[in-house]
Amino acid sequence: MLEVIDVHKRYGTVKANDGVAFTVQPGALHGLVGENGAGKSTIVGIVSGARRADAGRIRLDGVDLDMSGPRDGLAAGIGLLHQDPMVLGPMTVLENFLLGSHGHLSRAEGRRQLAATCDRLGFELPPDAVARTLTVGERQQLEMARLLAAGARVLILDEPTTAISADQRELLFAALRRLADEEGLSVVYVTHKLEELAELCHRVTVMRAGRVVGERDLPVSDAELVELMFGSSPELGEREAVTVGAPLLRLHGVGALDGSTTVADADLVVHAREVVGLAGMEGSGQRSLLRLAAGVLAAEAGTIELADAGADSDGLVDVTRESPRRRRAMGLEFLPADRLAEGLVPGLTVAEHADLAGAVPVRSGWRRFWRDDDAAVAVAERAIDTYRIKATPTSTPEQLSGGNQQRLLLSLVGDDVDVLLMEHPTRGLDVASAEWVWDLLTARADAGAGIVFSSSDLDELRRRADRILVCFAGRIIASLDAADADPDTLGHLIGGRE
Ligand SMILES: Nc1ncnc2c1ncn2[C@@H]1O[C@H](COP(=O)(O)OP(=O)(O)OP(=O)(O)O)[C@@H](O)[C@H]1O
Repeated sequence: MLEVIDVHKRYGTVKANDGVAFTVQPGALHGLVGENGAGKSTIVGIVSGARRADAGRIRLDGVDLDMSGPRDGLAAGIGLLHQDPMVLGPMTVLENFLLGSHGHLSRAEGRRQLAATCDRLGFELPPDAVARTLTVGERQQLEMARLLAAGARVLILDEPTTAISADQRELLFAALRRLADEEGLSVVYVTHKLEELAELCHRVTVMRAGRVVGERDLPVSDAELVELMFGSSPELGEREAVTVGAPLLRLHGVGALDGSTTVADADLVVHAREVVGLAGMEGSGQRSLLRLAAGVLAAEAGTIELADAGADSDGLVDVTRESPRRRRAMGLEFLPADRLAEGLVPGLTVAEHADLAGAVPVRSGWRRFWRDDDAAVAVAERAIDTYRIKATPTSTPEQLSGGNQQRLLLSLVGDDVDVLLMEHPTRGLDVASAEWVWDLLTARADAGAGIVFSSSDLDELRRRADRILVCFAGRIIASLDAADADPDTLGHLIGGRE
């Protein structure tokens, strides 16, 4: 049994954990939910030994644990599976697996153990494959195998299904059920997806503002959970039919090579007031299409056009060879999924981000050569207020929770943006924040912007887009009116079946 007892953790003035306490029984599939910034990652970090609590205790089977790093956590039997699996790309599956044993296993013994662990989990991992060639889902399986072989009796998963396919999710859930039911392993499952909670877990702990605000045996209605999480229920919006305006962005016959994805013959038009959703499995081309449109990836064939005041009859000009910066100046903005690696700059403050994004007015005369820190702080304060970011002007992005990083990114998008390209706009966001983001995006579309977004959430695609384009193997294989796109048809198309 895992006991979390009165855990406190402060970051400056923020009480990330403020007396957190809950118990996880052996063999339990235990959910942990709560709004963005509620303190979930902090508490699972502390439970696994990756972060140190200011006060409180973690007990496993009646014994107090004294941990000063994740290795101590795993030695005590607690394994944390990271959202981005920690796998070394150039090494093989087997070598990665052996790393966890700290030299205690021979290669032959490691090979046997890897096979046995995969068997136990229902995974198929080729031991001699180079880890770099694995999908995110397979890397996750490898890390899970390593944690279990190292003796984890409690397995903690922090939003594990964000970047894996539907089939891999089924495999993961089957493995977790088997571990819990047959081996009495305890699973702590952190998620924002209430349908996953209902599907997998027996019991749930709900956190808000650093505290546990409720515990329930499942099933529980979504309405009750949402009420617990937020103290009120956000209204869920639906996209209404719109009359679109002039074309703002057009891709015609575009082709490119993007890592292992070959994009071919891509045709895509986005009009004013239109929201276009891109569906598809990871690596099917959605990511490349957005990068091609933004100019971050160069097109090897075809043309890309953007609306421009000085253009001829159809209002579009060829930007195929234009830089991302030039396209941005023409009113196009791209927000990538990996907020910390590509969207924001770790180490720079919120105020410096505002400055970098060009949101701070430039002074006149010789003073323009100096940064105007006061003005940047004032702009940052306004953004924090408008976008309800849990941060101060001096916070850096790595100190913010996932949801607040996305708010910060959105706050940097100028008012004059005509075409907004977004990758997984609500990935990692809680229900209320996701709703809030879509209110904002819909308002932009209503005001005349065109939006293209990719998502792995079929519900999000159906509810938010006007039109859904399905990508498969680098091609756009279908274009559907979102109102007519039922989940089964969409699921089939995404899998490459007609
Ligand atoms: N390293 C850090 N430095 C400063 N503040 C931090 C740090 N890590 C977390 N925080 C703050 O602690 C609070 C709790 O964050 P935590 O990441 O635990 O929330 P969460 O529930 O996991 O959120 P999300 O669902 O958005 O991932 C947030 O206000 C966050 O800004």
